[in-house]
Amino acid sequence: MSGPAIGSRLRVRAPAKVNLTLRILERLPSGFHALETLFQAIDLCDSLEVEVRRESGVALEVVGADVGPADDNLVVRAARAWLAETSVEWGLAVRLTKAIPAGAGLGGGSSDAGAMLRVLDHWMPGAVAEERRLAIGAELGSDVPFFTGKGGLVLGRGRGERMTPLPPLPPAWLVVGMPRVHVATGPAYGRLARGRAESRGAVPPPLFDGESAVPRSWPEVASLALNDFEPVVAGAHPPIATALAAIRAQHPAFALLSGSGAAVFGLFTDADAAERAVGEARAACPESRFELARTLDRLPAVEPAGP
Ligand SMILES: C[C@@](CO)(OP(=O)(O)O)[C@H](O)COP(=O)(O)OP(=O)(O)OC[C@H]1O[C@@H](n2ccc(N)nc2=O)[C@H](O)[C@@H]1O
Ligand SMILES: Nc1ncnc2c1ncn2[C@@H]1O[C@H](COP(=O)(O)OP(=O)(O)O)[C@@H](O)[C@H]1O
Repeated sequence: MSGPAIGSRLRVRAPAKVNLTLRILERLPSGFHALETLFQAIDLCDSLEVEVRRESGVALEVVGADVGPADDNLVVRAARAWLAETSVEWGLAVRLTKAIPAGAGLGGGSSDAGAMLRVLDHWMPGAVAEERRLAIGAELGSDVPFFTGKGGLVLGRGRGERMTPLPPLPPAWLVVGMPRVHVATGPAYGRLARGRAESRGAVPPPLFDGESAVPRSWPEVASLALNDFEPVVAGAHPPIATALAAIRAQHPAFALLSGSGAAVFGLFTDADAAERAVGEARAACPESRFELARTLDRLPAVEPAGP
């Protein structure tokens, strides 16, 4: 199978996501929960530079954060899974620059894995069929299929892997708050399920019933915006509640926890208001990190890496 020349290099930015809505539905026979979520990509990005080398195997250098051993890194696992499906004999050297905090509900690791799969497909289009790439992604994590696609706004169902790409909404700005606490995803699902069992609360219905119900404007999103994790996660971690309150005090269109946290965000339809809000949130809540971000209509394209 022919492929790129030894020494070929590509670069891609791997964006974070926020969940504009996140509804946790019933527990599936697999033990995982079905969910319904609106993923939105934002321009807070890691970046990946990948070089084809003669020696087989995947070498990884991580800059900017310690995200654990290379063998466990989602980039390496994604690359190995793709290589295992092909008969290519070359290897890869990857430089990953982290800006998205790990394990924050912003999907950074999942995005890095999706970016890796997009780079490999750019070099050898279709060498691993799209369906199989999505399956590799889903095995690595529920958010990875979103990051192997194209769209910036996607409705995810199932574990997140059944995706409906949606037309982009008008540009918007986000104040993203990153409290310095770690929320483990498994226990967060457990706490939510126990809370529902104790209150004998019914599993809530999905928010979107068919595509006609999908929001076409930010006020429509604001009227639906919710995250089922927010009460249990913000309740258990006061720094998250404090960061959310600091953002809400700036009157965003809406503000939410992202994923299972700890990151939170407020969405603004006005750039100046968002810029003022990020300054105010930093002043009011110096113990958390706050960054300004923008919505992305599409995932960033794979491009040649410079010399
Ligand atoms: C909450 C979400 C929403 O987008 O995002 P993040 O907070 O990670 O960004 C995802 O569902 C995160 O899915 P994923 O990244 O696959 O979760 P993992 O850490 O692999 O799962 C840890 C544990 O959480 C539980 N789990 C996870 C996903 C799911 N749909 N149902 C579950 O019950 C399972 O017990 C699993 O063993
Ligand atoms: N490339 C990577 N970047 C960040 N974390 C990674 C990466 N590869 C593996 N991990 C592991 O995956 C976990 C979840 O990462 P991430 O996708 O950033 O968070 P979340 O699922 O909360 O959005 C991290 O705690 C880390 O141990």
